[in-house]
Amino acid sequence: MGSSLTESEALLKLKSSFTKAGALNSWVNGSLPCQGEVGWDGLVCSNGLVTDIRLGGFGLSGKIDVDALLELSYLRSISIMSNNFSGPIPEFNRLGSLRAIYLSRNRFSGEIPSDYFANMGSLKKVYLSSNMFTGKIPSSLAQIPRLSELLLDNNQFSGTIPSIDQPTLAALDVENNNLEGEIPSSLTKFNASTFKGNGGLCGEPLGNECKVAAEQPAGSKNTNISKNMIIAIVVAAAVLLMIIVVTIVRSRKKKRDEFDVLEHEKRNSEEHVEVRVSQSGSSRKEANSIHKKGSSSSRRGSNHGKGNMAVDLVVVNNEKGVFGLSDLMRASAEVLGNGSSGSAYKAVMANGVAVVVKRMREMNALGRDQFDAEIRQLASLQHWNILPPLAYHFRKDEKLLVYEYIPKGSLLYLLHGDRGPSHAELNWPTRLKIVQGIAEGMGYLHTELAYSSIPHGNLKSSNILLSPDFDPLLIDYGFFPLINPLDAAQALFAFKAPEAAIFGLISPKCDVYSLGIVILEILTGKYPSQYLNSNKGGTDVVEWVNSAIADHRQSELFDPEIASSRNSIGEMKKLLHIGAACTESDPEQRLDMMEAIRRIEEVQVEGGQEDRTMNVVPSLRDGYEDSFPQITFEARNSYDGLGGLSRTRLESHSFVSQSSGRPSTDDNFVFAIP
Ligand SMILES: Nc1ncnc2c1ncn2[C@@H]1O[C@H](COP(=O)(O)OP(=O)(O)OP(=O)(O)O)[C@@H](O)[C@H]1O
Repeated sequence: MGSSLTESEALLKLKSSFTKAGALNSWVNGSLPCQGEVGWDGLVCSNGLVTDIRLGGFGLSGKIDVDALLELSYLRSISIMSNNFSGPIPEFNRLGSLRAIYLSRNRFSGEIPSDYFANMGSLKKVYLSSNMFTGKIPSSLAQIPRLSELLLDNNQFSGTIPSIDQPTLAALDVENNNLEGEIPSSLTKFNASTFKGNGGLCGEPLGNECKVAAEQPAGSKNTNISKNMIIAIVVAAAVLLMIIVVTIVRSRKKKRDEFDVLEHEKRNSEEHVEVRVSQSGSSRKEANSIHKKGSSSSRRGSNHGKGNMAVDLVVVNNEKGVFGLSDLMRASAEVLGNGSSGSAYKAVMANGVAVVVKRMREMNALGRDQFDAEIRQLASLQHWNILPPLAYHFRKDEKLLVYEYIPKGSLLYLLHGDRGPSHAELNWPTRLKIVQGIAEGMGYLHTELAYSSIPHGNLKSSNILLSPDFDPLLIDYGFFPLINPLDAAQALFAFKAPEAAIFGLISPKCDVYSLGIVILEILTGKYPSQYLNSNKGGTDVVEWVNSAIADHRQSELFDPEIASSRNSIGEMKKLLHIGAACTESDPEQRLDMMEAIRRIEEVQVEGGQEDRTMNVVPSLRDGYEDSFPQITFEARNSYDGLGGLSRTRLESHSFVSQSSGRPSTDDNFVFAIP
């Protein structure tokens, strides 16, 4: 059928294929599906177009009109989890560009054709858990090049597990089916819980040996052995070849001049130094040193669009103007640091604009076009707590990302670095404001990048910059699809969540764990050992906080620099419990992002009331008997940030002693705040 429907017509057609669709009452003619706050429920949009359908738990049943879905050209994922759909698997395989299908917890049944996934080359996540699928696990799953999460548990799949050997596969669950035979060697990295509940399965993860060899007819064992030997020889040869190639490439690379600013470390950062970039594209063999002085504007505009991408910067956000590599090359540069995913340099261009250039080591997961699309998507995000990239440079073996330089630096630096004036300003209200800003930014990312299993992926205090007013700005978000899958665990902090570190299970809850670590870091003022790979140094903030909470020693945990703000202890404790709930080792028990955000938003309101209650008693001593209920009292205003006293006159508000009889100085008072 032709592509003739508008998005809203297509979605209404989809809705009409459902039999129970009461939860979709925002889907009506006359309104637009993607319109900020008032858009239709269950949709994620980008630039006014539907990218993801999220109808989990909407109580839906009936049919799913895939023809209607075909009209949504930008659709990347569909979730209909936890509904009442039944019958055979819908023909989502006609939507070849989907990245994720989430069908878990419905009543789908029957066999899935073995070639069902053959034309779904963009898929990354397949969730079919807790349905009633039967027959073999479709072998075409092995053809999805970048499959990363495959959940088939709690169905009735039978037969052997096909050899799914994509190195990208980070999460797998086939438990509670009727599978049999040997677990393919490519899947032995997963543990027993992945496979349990399948009587006939055997192999290393389950700790039971397969007896297949003994039952094989004579001769087949030899064939297997020789087959294995051939595979081993081929693999060894391939590894050897790779080592040789890598060695040659590395030694050549050393000789070539690259974005070589290392010398700057020895020099004065103010000095004007030459930054050289090797040229890619057609004349890549020769290093191209550009050090001719000239007007930076001479190249302006040349880097816009894809035309000059091979050798120049692609500006994806021109808020700071348009600039090219030549402008960076002539800039005075300074090394900022060398993180787990690359190194960062500050470059001040001739026009005075200061930027940070990040050289990303492990960002080779995508080809040029996909990389371009991903970065543009990240750059299109707009939120006051997000710092989007300005430009990128793409070469096969190196990527550069350019950001606006933020002078105040990172939260990491302010908390643990020098004790300059900005550090002194990190009082409690400022810290709470920072946490709330981080939460807002995370909420935004989890909505806008909801299709990603870890929308931020690298939240830690060095990736939180601070505006002059201490508003947090999140950076290095959304990198998960860009990073080489095998390096992701090393490069991204979200992989430190216990379930990711131990079982390779990644989900948005990994970001919640990272948020929890930042919260505990802000409250305790300690550098978390979780940031270190070596396990040496830092404080295991999760362990420390949990044991102090268990022993009712919470007050000892707070950074001495904020602990003196005694009338805010209630707020701090509240936030501490949120931090602890975000760092729960079991992801099922851990807060989810939206709940964490909601609770963070509430810290101040409830904590504030508590403060006022605590401070009202001393001033009641001055003759409350006469003036009650017209009482003047002093309350420490926890919002002014200075711990100062503010006089408030309580006139007509209700005032209740929590003990019976006359108010006394031992009482707690609860009263309404105007
Ligand atoms: N736009 C920026 N403005 C100011 N400082 C920045 C900016 N971007 C990064 N930085 C700082 O530069 C330093 C080095 O950053 P880099 O990203 O290389 O390391 P990292 O954040 O420690 O680790 P990772 O590579 O995992 O993100 C960090 O302290 C970071 O806070």
